[in-house]
Amino acid sequence: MKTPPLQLAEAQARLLALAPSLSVEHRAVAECLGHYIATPLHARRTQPAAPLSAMDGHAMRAADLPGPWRVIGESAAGHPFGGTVGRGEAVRISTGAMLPAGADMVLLQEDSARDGETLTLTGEPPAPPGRHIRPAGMDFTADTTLIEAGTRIGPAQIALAIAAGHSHLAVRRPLRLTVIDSGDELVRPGNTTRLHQLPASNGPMLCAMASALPCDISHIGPIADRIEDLAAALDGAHEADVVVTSGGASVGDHDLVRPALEAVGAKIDFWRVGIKPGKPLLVATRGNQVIIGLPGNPASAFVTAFLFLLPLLRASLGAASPLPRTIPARLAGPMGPGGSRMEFLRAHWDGNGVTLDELQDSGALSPLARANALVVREAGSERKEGGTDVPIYLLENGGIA
Ligand SMILES: Nc1nc2c(c(=O)[nH]1)N[C@H]1C(S)=C(S)[C@@H](COP(=O)(O)OP(=O)(O)OC[C@H]3O[C@@H](n4cnc5c(N)ncnc54)[C@H](O)[C@@H]3O)O[C@H]1N2
Ligand code: MOO
Repeated sequence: MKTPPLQLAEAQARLLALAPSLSVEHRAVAECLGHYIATPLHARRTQPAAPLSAMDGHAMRAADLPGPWRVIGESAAGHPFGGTVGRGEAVRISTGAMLPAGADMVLLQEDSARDGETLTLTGEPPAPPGRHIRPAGMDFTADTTLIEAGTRIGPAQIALAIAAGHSHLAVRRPLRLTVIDSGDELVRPGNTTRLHQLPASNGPMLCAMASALPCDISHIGPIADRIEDLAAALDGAHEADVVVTSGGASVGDHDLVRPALEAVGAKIDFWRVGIKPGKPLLVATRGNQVIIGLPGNPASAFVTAFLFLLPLLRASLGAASPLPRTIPARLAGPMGPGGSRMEFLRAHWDGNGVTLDELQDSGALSPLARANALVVREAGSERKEGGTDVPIYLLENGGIA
């Protein structure tokens, strides 16, 4: 199968079109952190339900300025004043308390003096008079759409959904993700390594990248470079929605992912993308299951997980915008010309400029751990001087989705 590599956008579109669709379930709001809401969220109530005071002071009629007033009662948060404020009357009011009927102004405590039941103006009245009043529906009104379908649920969305009167939200069921490490040179993390060996670090890295998404993750391996062993691992993962392997995706005699996929009846959708690192990326399907074969080099595995695996997981989980987005950033120094593939250079952005790491070998992990950004260098692009804007992907939280 020697077709030319796909371009990034085409490969991403092909992969996302395969995203397994997961059933929708209803989950307690507080347990929805990191999920994507499956249906638009409508407000079940109006907030504030009634006009509230935004400050501590006294409520009265603006028409009665400049006072004085006679204080006839109190409105505290959770304890509204039962009566109506009439001419020359005021009600003591606290922040968050309901504005009493008849009142249309809150005079700050600092701008008044109280002597028994008598209140006098000592400072400036509010301008306009309703300045310290939060009108009913200021935040939202019943039946309006508050959150669009496909939005990620974060702390603010949890608070908003609860404030809007919801106890449960419609979200996709957790995605079953199986991560497989394979290679004869790999040993379990923490075990002794001989000269020809190294610890299997890709699997734990990939699990960590997916950890903030609602996924049930199982990690298999490291397993040996044998078609039967890899096929057995793939068979064992038949219930997963998405399976991800790393290594063995290239053209060497021991690159067994493709034959193993064929052995378990998976259908290869595409292989190879014109990106660096990450060219040997492979995508296959088995029924509704999507299998992604990432290249083994650690930086290649990271970059392809960032550009392909995480978007696939987000799309399956119902994200409206599953792909990462670039932002422009100023190069701190010059950047050489682009090569034959689109590149994703490990870099550090300090909030002002972006500096490329000197070590860009896809086998190196230390630059990845130093990086908080990937600089995009287009294939065939010209050398760029320091001060030029380039597109970067920010690796927020180290690349966790
Ligand atoms: N003749 C060619 N050789 C290579 C090509 C090519 O087009 N022609 N492509 C190169 C590119 S680009 C990449 S990327 C690598 C990727 O190859 P594989 O996906 O087959 O990966 P492996 O060869 O199995 O491993 C590469 C490297 O990564 C280490 N590795 C693998 N798995 C893990 C793991 N779970 N944890 C940590 N490290 C891992 C492995 O030990 C190797 O050092 O192929 C080029 N070759
Ligand atoms: O494209 Mo590979 O991923 O150079 O290392």
